[in-house]
Amino acid sequence: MIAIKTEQLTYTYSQGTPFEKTAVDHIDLEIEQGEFVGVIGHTGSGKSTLIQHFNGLLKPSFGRVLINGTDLWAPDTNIRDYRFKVGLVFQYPEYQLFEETVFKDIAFGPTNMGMNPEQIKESVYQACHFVGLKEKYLEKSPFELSGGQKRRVAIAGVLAMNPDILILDEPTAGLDPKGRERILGQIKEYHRARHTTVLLVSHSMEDIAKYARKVLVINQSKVAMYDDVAKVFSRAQEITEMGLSVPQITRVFMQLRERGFDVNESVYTMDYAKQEILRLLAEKGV
Ligand SMILES: Nc1ncnc2c1ncn2[C@@H]1O[C@H](COP(=O)(O)OP(=O)(O)OP(=O)(O)O)[C@@H](O)[C@H]1O
Repeated sequence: MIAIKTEQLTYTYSQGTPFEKTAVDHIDLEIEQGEFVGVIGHTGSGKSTLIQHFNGLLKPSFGRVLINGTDLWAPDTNIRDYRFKVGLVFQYPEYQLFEETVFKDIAFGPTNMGMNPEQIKESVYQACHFVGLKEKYLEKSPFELSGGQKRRVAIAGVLAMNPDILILDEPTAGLDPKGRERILGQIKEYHRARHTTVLLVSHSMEDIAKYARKVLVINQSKVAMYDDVAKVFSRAQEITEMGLSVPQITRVFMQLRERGFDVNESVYTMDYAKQEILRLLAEKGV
């Protein structure tokens, strides 16, 4: 099933003024249900503008957005439903925490959805479990927590709505390496357990390589590539020309190939690299 489909999707800011800017330009895209997609692109390429169409925060200037086959802006579509079905985690989402307890903050979405108190409680506890937040924090003020914990509360608030599609815009920005790995690991676990479609916008090619199965490359308001991680990173030259990079380990393996070593050119994670090196050593009888 196709979870997200766009047809000629176009969005122009400040249309008809001297500041007019087309940030999404006639994009046709199909993302399968249950896919884990890394979204990459140069600053200002249009990633945030694109993803804000998927839960109806932005209305296309032209073209259509279909979620699970439903045109979001058709006259009989209730757009509000899609604000819950498609969970959007913004950059620095902890700035949007405002309730007096962590519990109330996470419960905000489920309450608005009209869940009953029992369902709300269950959703909040489940969401806490997924983001690795201990229950003892639920009665604290979100403002007493560390930066990493606040981020988890904010993400839990979106997971508690049990979205079909989860979209995260740089969810680990500003966190230390351990905090980054924890949050991304938990998102991966959520994806595995729920088969939710996940879109992860990131400037870290290492993170994309480690967690995503497909990569969507946005360049100058258009889709430049949408393919499996290995295929995208094997087009290193094109990626570099767009002002992006490939994972460091991919660059190392490309250099090995240039120097005549018979290694796979699309190695993109450390685990894969280890396997390739062991294979090469075995071939050489080392
Ligand atoms: N509210 C706005 N009004 C006018 N122009 C905007 C607005 N928001 C974004 N833009 C412009 O639209 C283009 C795409 O911006 P967008 O934020 O979608 O890019 P991005 O790829 O998400 O960038 P980043 O990686 O920096 O978050 C940029 O040229 C940006 O300046």
